[in-house]
Amino acid sequence: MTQQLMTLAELHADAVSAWFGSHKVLDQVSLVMPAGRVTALIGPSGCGKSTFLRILNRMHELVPGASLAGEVRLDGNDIYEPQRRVIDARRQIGMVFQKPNPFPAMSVYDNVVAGLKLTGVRVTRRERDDLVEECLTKAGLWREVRDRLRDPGGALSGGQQQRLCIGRALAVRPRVLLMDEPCSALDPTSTRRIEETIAELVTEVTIVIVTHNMQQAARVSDECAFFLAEHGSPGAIVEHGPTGSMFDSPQDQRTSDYVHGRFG
Ligand SMILES: Nc1ncnc2c1ncn2[C@@H]1O[C@H](COP(=O)(O)OP(=O)(O)OP(=O)(O)O)[C@@H](O)[C@H]1O
Repeated sequence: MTQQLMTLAELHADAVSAWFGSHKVLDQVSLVMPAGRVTALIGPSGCGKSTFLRILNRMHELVPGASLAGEVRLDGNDIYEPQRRVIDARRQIGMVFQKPNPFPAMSVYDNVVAGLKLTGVRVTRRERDDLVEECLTKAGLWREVRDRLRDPGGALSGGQQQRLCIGRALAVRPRVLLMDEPCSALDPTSTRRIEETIAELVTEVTIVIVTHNMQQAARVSDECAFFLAEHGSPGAIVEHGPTGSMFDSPQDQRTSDYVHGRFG
């Protein structure tokens, strides 16, 4: 696979609403997630952050009874257009989950290239070797595992497994990486390592991260969107903007209360 020089991509959600059965959980959420930036989604439990994230790469529709309205555009192209294949959206917009989920019995090497087959990308052996090194380097894991490439993915530490999952996500060359609380199962050192990796990756992939950790949002993100579902109403964005302003001079009292730990 030749190195593709991709421009950075902007992701744009427009009036996104979501339901599980008849239960509406998101109402008219619009958000621009700028190219080459880290956007953090923050807010109390149950306000719809993960649902919104899963709508951004067409995973919400995997849940039986789930539905949605609105548009999601990647560089202007609606990922929900009927003629677009679901797999294309998921290849271009990758996801890293809360709990590291490498294939535990599969080798570190095979974990990285696992997504290629699924997305129909064919590569030579030599290209595969180069790709594994490149993606593990970008994920900040290469130096730790270059002599353990044949070990099972499940033999790595939790933090290493999460970086392996980042490497696996990068191997199909996504334009956006979605991260759903990627550090919540990790110790502080591994968390710091992932945060460094995020800072390095954002020069080539747009990142959207859900986090409950306000210090983390402040450290890693350029922009923040504060979600809230008040009094049983569906989740909506109260306020969004540059992270510095959201923390230092929020416009809405509820944002101020949340980012300063007064509720949630
Ligand atoms: N598979 C599902 N089936 C039915 N309802 C669901 C499902 N997943 C989420 N919900 C509901 O949708 C709402 C939003 O949930 P979601 O997980 O998106 O919130 P969240 O802000 O990410 O929460 P948390 O921070 O706790 O992960 C909640 O009321 C939740 O109970």
